[in-house]
Amino acid sequence: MKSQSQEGHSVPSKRIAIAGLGEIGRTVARKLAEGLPGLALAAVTTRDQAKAQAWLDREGIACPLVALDDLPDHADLVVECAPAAILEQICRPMLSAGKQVMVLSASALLPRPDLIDLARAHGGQIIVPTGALIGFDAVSAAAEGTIHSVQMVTRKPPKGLAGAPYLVENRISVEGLTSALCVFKGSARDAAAAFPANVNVVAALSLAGIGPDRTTIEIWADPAVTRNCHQIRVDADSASFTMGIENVPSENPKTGRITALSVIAALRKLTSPLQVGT
Ligand SMILES: NC(=O)C1=CN([C@@H]2O[C@H](COP(=O)(O)OP(=O)(O)OC[C@H]3O[C@@H](n4cnc5c(N)ncnc54)[C@H](OP(=O)(O)O)[C@@H]3O)[C@@H](O)[C@H]2O)C=CC1
Ligand SMILES: O=C([O-])CC(=O)C(=O)O
Repeated sequence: MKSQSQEGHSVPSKRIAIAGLGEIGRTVARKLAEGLPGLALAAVTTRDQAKAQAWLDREGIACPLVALDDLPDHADLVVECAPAAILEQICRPMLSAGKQVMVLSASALLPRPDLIDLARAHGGQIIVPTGALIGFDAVSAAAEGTIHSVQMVTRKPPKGLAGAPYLVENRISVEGLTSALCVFKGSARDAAAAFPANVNVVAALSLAGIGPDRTTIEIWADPAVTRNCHQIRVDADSASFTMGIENVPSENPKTGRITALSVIAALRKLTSPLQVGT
């Protein structure tokens, strides 16, 4: 696979595979198929092959469907946008081969620091994009100095939290709420385990800043909001700042529309002659 450099030379494209053809995967696949400079959609891996093939055919995208273990043969970078439960299966073969994985299921990364060790040992790389959050540029910069605290408050429409393991185990119902209910207060590490598909954002934030044990979060099920709302307060020796984002949910109510766009922006940066932001 080749693409054209600015001088008109033919250069090999970076081969991108997508693991998980759901809300995020489809948007990213479409964009790669339309064309992103220096990048080529090389493979897709998914659970339901027939459904994935039918979607690719409808979109007019020609791309092989491959098994998880075969990803390193097909790709230089895999965008992981699959259920958290299979993060390890996606990362291990790629990182052992010294390749890159862009991880969306950040909650599943927190209990697996060995994957970072694996990347280090083989010259691979894990990239966690800003995803559905905001301000990792400022948080990363502040982390080069001393950050005293990072606090986050998340408010989601109840259906954006329904089914989370913590709610099920503790028999907390978010159905029919008439006012906001605080369903969780604690560390990013505990939140990621309790809400693995709902607050990847705080897991990623903790990795950018002061880690999963010192980053704190409150999670509210709020029938008055229609968006996934995240407020962050950072206090550091270089700056104090507060940031907020109100994400329009996608067809998957747990996932904000901006998440796939963040992945596309992060992919574009990989080969761009101009990079803006930390
Ligand atoms: N970091 C961040 O800011 C954010 C992270 N996320 C996380 O990103 C991930 C993807 O989110 P989203 O796209 O909304 O999720 P979706 O549920 O829409 O899509 C997930 C896809 O993974 C596929 N899948 C299931 N099992 C496997 C398997 N064994 N191998 C390969 N693919 C499989 C499913 O395919 P099938 O249809 O065949 O079952 C499904 O299409 C989730 O973990 C989510 O929590 C989401 C939002 C923000
Ligand atoms: O972090 C997540 O998993 C999703 C999220 O909060 C959002 O899309 O706003």
